[in-house]
Amino acid sequence: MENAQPPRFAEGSLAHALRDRFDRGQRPLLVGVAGDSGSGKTTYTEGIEWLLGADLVSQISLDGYHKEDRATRRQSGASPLDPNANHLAQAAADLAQLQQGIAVDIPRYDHRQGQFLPPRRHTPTPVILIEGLHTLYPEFQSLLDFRIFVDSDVRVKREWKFTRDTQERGYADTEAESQIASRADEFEKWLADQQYAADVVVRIHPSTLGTLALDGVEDDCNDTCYHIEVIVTPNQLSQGSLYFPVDLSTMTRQEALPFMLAMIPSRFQGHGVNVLHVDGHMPLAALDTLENEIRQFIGKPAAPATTTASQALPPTIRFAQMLVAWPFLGHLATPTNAV
Ligand SMILES: Nc1ncnc2c1ncn2[C@@H]1O[C@H](COP(=O)(O)OP(=O)(O)O)[C@@H](O)[C@H]1O
Ligand SMILES: O=C(COP(=O)(O)O)[C@H](O)[C@H](O)COP(=O)(O)O
Repeated sequence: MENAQPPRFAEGSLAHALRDRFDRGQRPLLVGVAGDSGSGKTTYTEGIEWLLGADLVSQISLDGYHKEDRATRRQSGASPLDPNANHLAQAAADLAQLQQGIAVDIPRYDHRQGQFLPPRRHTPTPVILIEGLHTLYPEFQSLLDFRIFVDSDVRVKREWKFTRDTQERGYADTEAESQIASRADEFEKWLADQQYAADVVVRIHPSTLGTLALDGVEDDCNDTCYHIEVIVTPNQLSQGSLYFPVDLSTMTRQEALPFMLAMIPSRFQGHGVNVLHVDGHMPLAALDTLENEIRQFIGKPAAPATTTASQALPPTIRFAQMLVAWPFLGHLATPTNAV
């Protein structure tokens, strides 16, 4: 039987550089994604994984480090948002092993049943994404190469968490409601400050395009669109170009859909940042082009024309995934950084 060959990437591409440095014995790169429950951490982590591919990226959820399962929590009243309700020191020790390239048994939590699963051996990959409520806590800082904080508006989180927890996690409506209510203060107390340790902060609000309409709104977009802000610290380095083509001729057609893209240099925590704002319906053709541009930048073949798992997602989610992945990919590709 032939030995399976590792996939080949275009010489000089980002994917090639990531694979090559890892195969030469360099340590994996660790990326932390933190934020509240239902804010979109898993969705954006999966976006990076989809773009780079499973041969370069693997994922870990810190939910396996909760001290109690759902039934025990119902008795104790403990909240998973409380750092003391989690084995964070054990998580940091496990990540330190992975960072040294050593395989580790990672504890797991099954949200469908609300119970722990047997640990699974995690073999390091060139990039490891770590997603969780406390991923940007001080115990993880020195281990992380890049940090993302997802900060969704309370109205957005409420809608996403309620739908997911009742449809996929078996929560009754009343319990889902009371959990969301009791967690609002806990988020401010235990999770929100992690954004100040992040390289990129992603904020998601309900669409604000309705406020720009003249007398009366044709399509206020509120149910299907989001206003996404991506806050990044600007750098001086050239990363090549990335095109987002918009067909201006569609703007004068009767069936034109609301859409806005803006870049606003701003101040955040006392330093200069660039804030990218996106709102409205993403033109599908532009989305496909952007995705293929990013894949070309990485050194991966264009996405197949047939419907893939990612392409089956609603356009707003696909676009948000790319907006979150892009600053990280750009960071990797800058000469002063790890690759
Ligand atoms: N940009 C988005 N647009 C629409 N729905 C989204 C978006 N991001 C996340 N969601 C939805 O919100 C729910 C919660 O997202 P998830 O990634 O599971 O959050 P977390 O991992 O932070 O708990 C999911 O059902 C997901 O489909
Ligand atoms: O706060 C979270 C984090 O998960 P996520 O960020 O994916 O929402 C969950 O409530 C706990 O992990 C417990 O899970 P469950 O509520 O399923 O018992």
